[in-house]
Amino acid sequence: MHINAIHRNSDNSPNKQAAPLIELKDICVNFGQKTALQHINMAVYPNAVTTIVGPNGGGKSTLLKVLLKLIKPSSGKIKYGKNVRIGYLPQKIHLDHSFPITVEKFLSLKKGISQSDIQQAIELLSIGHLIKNSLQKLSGGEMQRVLLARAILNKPNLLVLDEPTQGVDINGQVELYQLIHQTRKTLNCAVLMVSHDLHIVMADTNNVLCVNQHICCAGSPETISAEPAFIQHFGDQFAKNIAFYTHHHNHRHDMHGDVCCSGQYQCAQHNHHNH
Ligand SMILES: Nc1ncnc2c1ncn2[C@@H]1O[C@H](COP(=O)(O)OP(=O)(O)OP(=O)(O)O)[C@@H](O)[C@H]1O
Repeated sequence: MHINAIHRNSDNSPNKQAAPLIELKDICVNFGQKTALQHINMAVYPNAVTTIVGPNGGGKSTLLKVLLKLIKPSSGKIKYGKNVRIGYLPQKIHLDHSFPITVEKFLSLKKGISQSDIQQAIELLSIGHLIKNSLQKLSGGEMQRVLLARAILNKPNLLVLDEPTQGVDINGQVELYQLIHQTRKTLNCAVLMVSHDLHIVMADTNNVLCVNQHICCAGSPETISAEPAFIQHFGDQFAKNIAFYTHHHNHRHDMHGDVCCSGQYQCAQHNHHNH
């Protein structure tokens, strides 16, 4: 069975006026004899936060790369909406350690970006104190913030993040997701991310997409945790965790997908006793 994952904004309620930013139609990817993705149908809508989960080697990064047109699918179609601007934070970057480069220089390498855009990204990601530092000497958390700053230089309306907290310690992870949340609100953009940090991201996710070569299930965090296909693929405990993390942040999202009454990012002091 192939599941179609159509992602809506605002608390998963369909917004029929919003045209999708990107649609994938019946996408298959083979690497030689190896099948990475089969019959993927999905759409990403403005302002929606979509989290892709799935086992290692399940095709999550490949799916992002197809969507970004970095990998040509073996079959299927990709349709871009009008004026789609994408910011991408890849899973890995390769640094040349024989050519030290400062953060400031690194951010200025992107073509067609104004000084004020660079300044805004530096402020949004709170990396002003790092700009004279060598990129090669940054900590894991500092590096991810710089890469996120680079990803938003073009003021994207879709931010694509592939495991954004790679190499970041637990305190840094919460901080980084807070920055992502704040950045999304400031730019008013959609987020499509691969993440294993369910305990942090689920409360702020509109849609979960479970990928294991095909889309085995898709929907809101609350509904997905009860899906037999999800439990079969990811195990009972994983599903219970999703239910737990969403239940404990039982809030609503406004029309832009923002948390409008409470949320772990916005309100550390939030009182959970009432729900
Ligand atoms: N360029 C490539 N050439 C050959 N095989 C590839 C290539 N890229 C990915 N694969 C294979 O395709 C499958 C899916 O890989 P992918 O990186 O998309 O998985 P993933 O879900 O992102 O995994 P992880 O969670 O471990 O990062 C894997 O078996 C991987 O080895």
